[in-house]
Amino acid sequence: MPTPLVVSDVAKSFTMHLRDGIKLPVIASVSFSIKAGECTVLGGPSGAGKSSILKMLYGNYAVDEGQIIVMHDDGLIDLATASPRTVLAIRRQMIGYVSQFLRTVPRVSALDVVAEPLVERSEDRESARGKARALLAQLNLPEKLWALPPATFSGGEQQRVNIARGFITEHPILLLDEPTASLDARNRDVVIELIAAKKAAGVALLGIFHDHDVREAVADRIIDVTAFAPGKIAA
Ligand SMILES: Nc1ncnc2c1ncn2[C@@H]1O[C@H](COP(=O)(O)OP(=O)(O)OP(=O)(O)O)[C@@H](O)[C@H]1O
Repeated sequence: MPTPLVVSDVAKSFTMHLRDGIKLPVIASVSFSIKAGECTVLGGPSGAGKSSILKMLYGNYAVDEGQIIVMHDDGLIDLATASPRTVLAIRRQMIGYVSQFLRTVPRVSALDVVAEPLVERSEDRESARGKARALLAQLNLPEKLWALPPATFSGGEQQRVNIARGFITEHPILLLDEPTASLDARNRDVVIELIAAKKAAGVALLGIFHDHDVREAVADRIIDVTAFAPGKIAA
């Protein structure tokens, strides 16, 4: 599966319904593919549309035009027009997503927040917790926090729980939205190691990294999103 995801001529604008329906075009003619075993990075200044692209690829934002072709169940599916049920199946099997912030669930321990994606995929709970412990230890989350719900954790602690939760599965495609934004240098290095391990396992990664050193360490290719500014003729 060398190219599990191809984006073709995608455009996105936002309609501001509370502002007389003003239409805000964000990106147009977005075309690229990502490859197994590589980390592709979306680059460009703030507001260029990087997060919007990731959110369309995960099915969180609707797509105005174009196709997002994903390998799924030995066939090809256009995520841009797929039914919500198919989008959920693709998320379960094909596409993982690490957002910038953890959505905390009351009363669920950090360990179970991390183990949950595996348990949902029918993995035995104890085996899932074993993998969760290994990841939380690798990410230097103090063991005394593992049994606590992450709601009261610091920003960096919550981000590490979120990273562990995103990296615990074996999705062939992994989307990363600034996974290192709140981390110190030591834990940024751990994330660089985790990304290298995913690449070695043949995962196709697509990420946004504002930290220059992290970007340099992980990127096989940088796509400049300003090339997709609306009104710009794609090269
Ligand atoms: N849900 C939304 N509703 C309205 N406008 C939006 C929405 N999401 C994004 N935008 C607008 O789309 C443009 C691109 O935003 P996006 O978050 O994709 O940029 P970005 O390149 O990821 O920026 P940053 O690096 O600052 O995170 C911005 O002008 C933003 O205001």
